Amino acid sequence: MSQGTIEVSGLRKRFGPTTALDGMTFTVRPSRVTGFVGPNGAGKSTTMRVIVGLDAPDAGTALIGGRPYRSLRHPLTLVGSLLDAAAVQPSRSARDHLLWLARSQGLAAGRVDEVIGKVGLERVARRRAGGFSLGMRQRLGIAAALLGDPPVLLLDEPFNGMDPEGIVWMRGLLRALAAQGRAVLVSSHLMGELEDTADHLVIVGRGKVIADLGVADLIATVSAGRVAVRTTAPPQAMAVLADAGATVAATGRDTLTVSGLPAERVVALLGAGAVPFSEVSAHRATLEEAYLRLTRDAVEYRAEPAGEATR
Ligand SMILES: Nc1ncnc2c1ncn2[C@@H]1O[C@H](COP(=O)(O)OP(=O)(O)OP(=O)(O)O)[C@@H](O)[C@H]1O
Repeated sequence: MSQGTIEVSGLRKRFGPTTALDGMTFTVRPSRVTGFVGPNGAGKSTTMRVIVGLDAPDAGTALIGGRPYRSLRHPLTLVGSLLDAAAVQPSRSARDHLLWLARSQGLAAGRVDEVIGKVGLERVARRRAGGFSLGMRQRLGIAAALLGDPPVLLLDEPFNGMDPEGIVWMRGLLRALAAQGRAVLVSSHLMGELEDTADHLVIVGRGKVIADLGVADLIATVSAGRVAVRTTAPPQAMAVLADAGATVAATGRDTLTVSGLPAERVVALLGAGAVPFSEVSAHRATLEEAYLRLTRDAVEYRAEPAGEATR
């Protein structure tokens, strides 16, 4: 068992009448960014809180390197977490917050300036954290998570409140942390945030896992057999291709997605029909599109057929 593996198994948790976790089971492995994705209320935060011992499950286990979090002697050197970016003493400076955290965990004070540098907070490190924007608090939260140089990172919605530059920075940081061999679990309710970032996805809904798969596999499955066309004459292109038996959808002002015909045949048909086009290529689905198709299929699969419910 690698020190940097998280194993979540059969977690159940109710809050009064609400079932937050309903048999949540998955494994987070080292050297990759695992996206933990699902709509609001799906149970992502509760799962993360259980992993770090902040909530007790009604049933099931969450182990890090084979052990429960609460049994770890120096938890911050094994697991770094960002669970609530607002949880900072507002009157303290960012640097003092990190120094206090380092001291309380027996970590070298020298790490504080290192992590401040890693998250790009050098210029504001001596300012009161209470005046920080949400994006700056997220950076401070990441700095705290990195203090103990842990092989496992749990980040709950780290993209929240980040500006576009911050999002690009966060993606690069997450990739770098995984490239160093760490297991990185990142939750998000917006799939697009994880584009070019996650290697693996654990997709959840209503307290359990809907899909657990590699991003490359997901994109390949959803993209399979589809061809993207760029043309200044979409109606003509659609007509020519549909006549040849293809299914054609307009995906933008001058772009179409074609299924049912290979790319060479699309080129030949457009050429023969004198339809102008500037690009014909294998379609590559975005993560957002792949997610929507996957969750739509999951919903259709689960839905009771019309008319059956009352019988
Ligand atoms: N302390 C609590 N008391 C009562 N209900 C709770 C508590 N914590 C979570 N819940 C409920 O449990 C369910 C799962 O919530 P959770 O926060 O884990 O979901 P999430 O996937 O993280 O969603 P979000 O993206 O909104 O944070 C929700 O219905 C939520 O209202």
